[in-house]
Amino acid sequence: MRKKIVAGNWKMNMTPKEAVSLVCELRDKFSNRDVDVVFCVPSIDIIPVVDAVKGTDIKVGAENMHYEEKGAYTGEISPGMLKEAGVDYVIVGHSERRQYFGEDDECINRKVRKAIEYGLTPIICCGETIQQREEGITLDFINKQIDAAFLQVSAKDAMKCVIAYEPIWAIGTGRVATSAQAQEVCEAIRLDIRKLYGEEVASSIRILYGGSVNAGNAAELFRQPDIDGGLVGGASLKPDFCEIVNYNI
Ligand SMILES: O=C[C@H](O)COP(=O)(O)O
Repeated sequence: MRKKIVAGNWKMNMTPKEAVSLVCELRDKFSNRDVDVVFCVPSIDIIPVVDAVKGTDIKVGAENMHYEEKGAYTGEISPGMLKEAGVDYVIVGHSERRQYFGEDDECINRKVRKAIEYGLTPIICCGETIQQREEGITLDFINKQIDAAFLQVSAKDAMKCVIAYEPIWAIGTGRVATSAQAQEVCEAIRLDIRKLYGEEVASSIRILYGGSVNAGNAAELFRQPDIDGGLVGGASLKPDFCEIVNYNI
């Protein structure tokens, strides 16, 4: 039985003071023991948020990291810095990183491998555009993204990863995928992982859905057999995030 994960992705929101205030408001309201809760926060918020969740089961994630360990990469943050700051998860390959910062499959694969090397759990994002969906090439495209992200990743390491299926047309638009659409793609991802690594990895790897998840649609999405939780953007910045985590209570 795979434990669900609900990860918030704050994106470029929340100053350190706002971050601590939100975490303090929410941290005692997650009453669902069957869900791992993760706050993926901007780099500057990591240290205060790690401090604010001390003594709880909540984990902290980064929204990005470099695949190099150190050096002349102005403005970047390294896996070692994240680890030492108390981070457990890192989002890799979010569509906004692909679109606005030119991250390609090779860069994403390097980040996945480096995160694993540092004991960070990558949340590997994939997702199609509306054009790709309309052309009927969604599953092929997603499989290509997944195959590229897992290049040179062993079965033992793949098992530790989390995948997030986020259709680009559903991100921040209020247009959530239907549970059938989300399930279809998450099932296809699991089949692809089965082809790459076999049954044990396929049945244990956690696959999340992201894209306009809110307190009203989470339960239906999370009931799907291949959806193991959510990567939540906008709704993770408000008390709705607790309702999403407590979706079946
Ligand atoms: O990483 C989160 C996704 O981009 C979803 O964002 P959203 O929930 O605001 O649509």
